[in-house]
Amino acid sequence: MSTPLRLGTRRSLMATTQSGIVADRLTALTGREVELVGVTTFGDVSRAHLTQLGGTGVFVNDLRGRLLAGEVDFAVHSLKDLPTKQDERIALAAIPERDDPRDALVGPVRLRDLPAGARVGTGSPRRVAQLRLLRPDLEYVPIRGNADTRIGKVTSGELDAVVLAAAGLARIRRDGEIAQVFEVDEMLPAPGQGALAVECLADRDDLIELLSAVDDPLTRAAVAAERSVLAALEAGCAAPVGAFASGDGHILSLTATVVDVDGARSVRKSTSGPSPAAVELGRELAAAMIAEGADTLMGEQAH
Ligand SMILES: NCc1[nH]cc(CCC(=O)O)c1CC(=O)O
Repeated sequence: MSTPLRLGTRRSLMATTQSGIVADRLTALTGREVELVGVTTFGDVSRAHLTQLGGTGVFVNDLRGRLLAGEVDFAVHSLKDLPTKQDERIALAAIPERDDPRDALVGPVRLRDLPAGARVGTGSPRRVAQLRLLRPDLEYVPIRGNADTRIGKVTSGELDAVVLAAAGLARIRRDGEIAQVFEVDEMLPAPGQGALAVECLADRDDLIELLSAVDDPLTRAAVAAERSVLAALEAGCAAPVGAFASGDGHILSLTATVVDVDGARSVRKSTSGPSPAAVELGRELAAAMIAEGADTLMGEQAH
């Protein structure tokens, strides 16, 4: 009998749900028991100052600290919240099969049926920029807080609609309130959206081997290409960069966009190539986008 593995998780519903899903899948595939260890991160107690603290990276860093301190054996993050530069002491041991990568509108009607001047909430420059291309006549309101808080602003009438990730809405069981799921060609998701990252210490070879049971190579290749675009553009998670890749294990198709926040100008390019070259594919696409002025579009937003 081996001791249960300790999975460090934030206490929010979204975090405990995604941690629970990975824990159950790991146990089913390997027979190894997993125990969830609830962690209150600095980002959870100082939510009001999250932007000053560097956005969602603060949650990731706090859980990584628990790994380094030996308090937990592994952690599960929303992959899109990971910084593009990996901490060398930490291994990305598995990337499970991705959930729905798309963005979704929560509100009474679809985007095209909202009346002119309707107020749509989103804190993401990427979403605002792409929404402006679709509906320049609406008002986009920056909002913060967890998904429940954001949806609450629609229920209370403060906003007409909000845009959130479909995968996150499903994890907190609020997907019943979705009026529209955007197709990726009208609204490119954030790199890695809908995917999870399973991390442990880089020197724990046996654990990395065990965790690889929940790895999905197709998702790993797709996400590697998407994140490579972001890294090559030297953009952070708040940048107006969308990227989506999918493939069959042999050929990967990748589309990426950079939109200026006014929604007035954008650069968008697609490519495809062999899956094992996912990182190069993303880097080359980013270089082609920069040649068309993508870096000037990002301006001050990029960092
Ligand atoms: N930045 C916050 C965040 N990180 C992951 C998700 C949703 C789940 C996912 O994309 O995997 C969300 C909320 C959102 O963007 O609506």
